Amino acid sequence: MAKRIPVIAANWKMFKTKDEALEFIFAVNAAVPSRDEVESIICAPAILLNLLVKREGEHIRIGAQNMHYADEGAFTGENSPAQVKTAGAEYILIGHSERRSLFNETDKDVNLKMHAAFKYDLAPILCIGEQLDTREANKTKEVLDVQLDKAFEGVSKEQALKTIVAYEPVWAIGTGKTATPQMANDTIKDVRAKLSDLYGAEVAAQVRILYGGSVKPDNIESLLQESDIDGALIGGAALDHKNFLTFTKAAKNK
Ligand SMILES: O=C(CO)COP(=O)(O)O
Repeated sequence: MAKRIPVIAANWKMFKTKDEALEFIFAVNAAVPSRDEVESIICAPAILLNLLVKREGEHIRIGAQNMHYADEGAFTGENSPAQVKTAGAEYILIGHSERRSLFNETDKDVNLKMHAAFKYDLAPILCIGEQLDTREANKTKEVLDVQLDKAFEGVSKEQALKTIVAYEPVWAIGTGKTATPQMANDTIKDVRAKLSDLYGAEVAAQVRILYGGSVKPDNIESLLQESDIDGALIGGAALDHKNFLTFTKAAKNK
């Protein structure tokens, strides 16, 4: 079985002006590991995509953070899949917990966006995660299984293989609370088991599954040492280009 190439994805959320984005990309372009060693991705606000795509170095990849699932239409303020694609993005974050909780995105929306991503040849980074009360009630697997069932409804094996899953416990996002590496790995193993139920063991063994939630330079190595954690989706700490490079180097050594 081919090795799973590690992924480091920065989620810039609603941070960085044009000048700050340029400073970042010029700082990391030549310094990240090669694409066949690590997939180094910047998920940027839509308005910065084109700027970054024009300047991305050979080993950097650009993703968007959200899109509408419709081909086009009267949806003021939204971006279509074709707009994201033709801006040059290769990846799309789908179902981030901030989209789910602050913008009322449902599992159905997530599924429609998955299909829109495949239609426009964008690789989905599908975000799933549980709330604190779910974890405390020992219902994490149950909740994640439902999120996965719904997100992957109607998705083929070939499409599933193009998907990156990001497990982000909601209680660990931006809080400074990280799941312990072992806790994250155990949950990610459950996610892989669910993918195996849906698509078979061979597909499940190839899908990259990331951890996200208060990843920092001082915990990235211990997280990546775990068997099933294939990389990280990082918010706050990845706004700093030096940290981003630290994360990509840690992934190269996985
Ligand atoms: O939401 C996240 C990445 O998508 C995680 O954010 P933090 O790394 O800031 O906790």
